[in-house]
Amino acid sequence: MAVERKKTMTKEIMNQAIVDSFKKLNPWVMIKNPVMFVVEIGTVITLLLSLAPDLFGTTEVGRGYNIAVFLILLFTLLFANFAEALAEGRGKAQADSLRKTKSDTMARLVQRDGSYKEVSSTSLRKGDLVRIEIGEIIPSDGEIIEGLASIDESAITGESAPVIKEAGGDFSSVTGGTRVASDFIVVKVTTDPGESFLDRMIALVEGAKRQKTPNEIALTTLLAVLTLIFLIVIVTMVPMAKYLDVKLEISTLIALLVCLIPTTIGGLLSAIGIAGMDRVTQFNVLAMSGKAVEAAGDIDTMILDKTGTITFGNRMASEFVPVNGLIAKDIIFTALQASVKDETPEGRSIVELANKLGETWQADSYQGAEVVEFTAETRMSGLNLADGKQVRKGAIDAIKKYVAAMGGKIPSDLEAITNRIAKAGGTPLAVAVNERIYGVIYLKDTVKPGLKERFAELRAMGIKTVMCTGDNPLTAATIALEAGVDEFIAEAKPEDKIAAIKKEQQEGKLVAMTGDGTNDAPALAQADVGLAMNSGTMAAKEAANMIDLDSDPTKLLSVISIGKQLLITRGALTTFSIANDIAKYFAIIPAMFILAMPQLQALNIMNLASPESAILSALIFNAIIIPLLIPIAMKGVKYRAMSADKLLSRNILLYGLGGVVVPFIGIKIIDMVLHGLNIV
Ligand SMILES: Nc1ncnc2c1ncn2[C@@H]1O[C@H](COP(=O)(O)OP(=O)(O)OP(=O)(O)O)[C@@H](O)[C@H]1O
Ligand SMILES: [K+]
Ligand SMILES: [Mg+2]
Repeated sequence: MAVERKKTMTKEIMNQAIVDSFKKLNPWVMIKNPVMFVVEIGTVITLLLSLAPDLFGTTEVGRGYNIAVFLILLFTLLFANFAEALAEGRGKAQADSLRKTKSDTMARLVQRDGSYKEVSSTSLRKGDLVRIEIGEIIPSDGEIIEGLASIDESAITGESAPVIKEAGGDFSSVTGGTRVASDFIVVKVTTDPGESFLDRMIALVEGAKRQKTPNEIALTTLLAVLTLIFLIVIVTMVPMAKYLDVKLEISTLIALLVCLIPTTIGGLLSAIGIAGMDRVTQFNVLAMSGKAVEAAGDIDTMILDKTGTITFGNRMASEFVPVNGLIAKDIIFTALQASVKDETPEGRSIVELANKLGETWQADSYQGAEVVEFTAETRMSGLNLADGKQVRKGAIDAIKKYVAAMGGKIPSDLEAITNRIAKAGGTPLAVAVNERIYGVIYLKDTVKPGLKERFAELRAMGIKTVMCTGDNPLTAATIALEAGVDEFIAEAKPEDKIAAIKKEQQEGKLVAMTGDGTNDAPALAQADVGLAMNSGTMAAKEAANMIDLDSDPTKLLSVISIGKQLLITRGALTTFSIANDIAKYFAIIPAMFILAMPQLQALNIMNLASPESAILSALIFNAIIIPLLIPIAMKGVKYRAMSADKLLSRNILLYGLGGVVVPFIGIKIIDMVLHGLNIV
């Protein structure tokens, strides 16, 4: 991961946040947060009262008191704005450094006649072909259509080891802003200017398009309703006080209102959400929305693609096995015929191995042949030769059906051969010419390390893992065991992956899907949380609502924790914020009415120095609790893997009880300080 990304709060971010706290005082910005908007109106009124104390009728309080209330309210606003600005800070800094990557580069446009023309990268459009040589920056997102190169993606992923990208298959997509570290490639541009992966990434980390999540909207509404209720209560106090012949000062009423409305959570709410998204980014995961992150917190089932997700996906031919009565040469030659025109990494590795074993095939011998490209639907590929021969290779069950349809027989030892390969976790591909099966190709792949432990953690959280693969059941079973997933679905076509997700969703479960291939794209879109591997195709990355830049499917585990933590943090701070009111009643109500009703002295359990000191102390506590809680809002409350019930009761105890007790102590201390300094 990039060093830059790990950097926590720098001085620049702090300074910028202070400046932004003032900018965010703009009422048009503030109105999106109803609780703090009410505080802002109160701030303006107390400012006017500071300038002209008699503005709303005669008053008994001095100008100094009004100024004090005004200043504390102003700081309440600034503290809340600071929390939000600070949460935004790291993302903004990261966006700035990404923007530098985006600087305009020259591109070598391939023209119709095959010649090159130097153009600016900003003029590239979908469908343009560009050639990129060693050392050059890739000018736009695209698919490699020619060549194989190692690509330095550190500008985007922070990972310094270059990755191999090649035409065909699931590793053909390249991202604008990354660099070709070896060889050359020809790329077909897939995005228009302004819509590139880097553009989207900048908007994401910057939070430019941040939308409130449904959960956040619900909480904001609740807080607005609470604010309205307190507003009504305070307004009805005015005639009541008149009846009791108590003089209530406007600034005191405003102070009471601000103390009682949920300013703590109101001030920290957006910071909690932004910081949560930022934490996801620190894990090198790009989440398109906060909604997706929160959904991750509630996931029940996780569906994973095998090749390229659970395994590294560089399936390589390692052996050719002839069936009954045939010699090695037959199977090697037919496998080669079936693969010469197959541009997938699997196809190329077959050609390579056949060449290494001394088998070649002249280009002109497939004159007039028709290429049958691999699709996830047919799970076969091959050639229809000019002489009528149909050469195919593919998944065992697909080839079996294919030859059976032509009236062919299944060799008696096919099963034993495929079982041996599958039991070793390899992918067997059968090779056939017309109705005759010649043998099996052994494709080898490697399971990514460390998966078992992390899937065990998911299991402990009650999350079921299901591997969904186009491969045969035996290979699937072996890899499933090795990776430690709970269940697997084999011989799955793209629509089977969607069906598996829909089935879970119909049972009321929230489903996450991880995948890398174009054939995974519909399933990634269907899932509640779709996590695409950055190594995968553009189609997968576009369909998903999260992208893991490190291409690690178990990264979902971190996102799940962050999602849960987000929801818990909001709940905890809301509880704390509302519980705070109890102490404030005890501080302010006696202070307001004590002259008219000396019996209220019984409520003055905090024994505060004077009515004015009581009100100002409560208001000061109300303001400084916001910056004091910023660390919790930013880091999130500690999340431990325990049952939801246990977690809830623990948090209610901690933040509910704490919310009642802490302000009693805090207000008393502030009162003592104010009194000790002779301020009131
Ligand atoms: N180039 C190819 N030519 C012929 N058959 C192939 C080729 N590549 C893969 N296959 C066969 O098709 C099956 C499904 O292909 P693919 O790997 O794309 O599916 P998938 O659903 O993404 O599954 P996976 O979990 O393995 O990624 C493979 O298991 C293999 O048997
Ligand atoms: K409050
Ligand atoms: Mg796949």
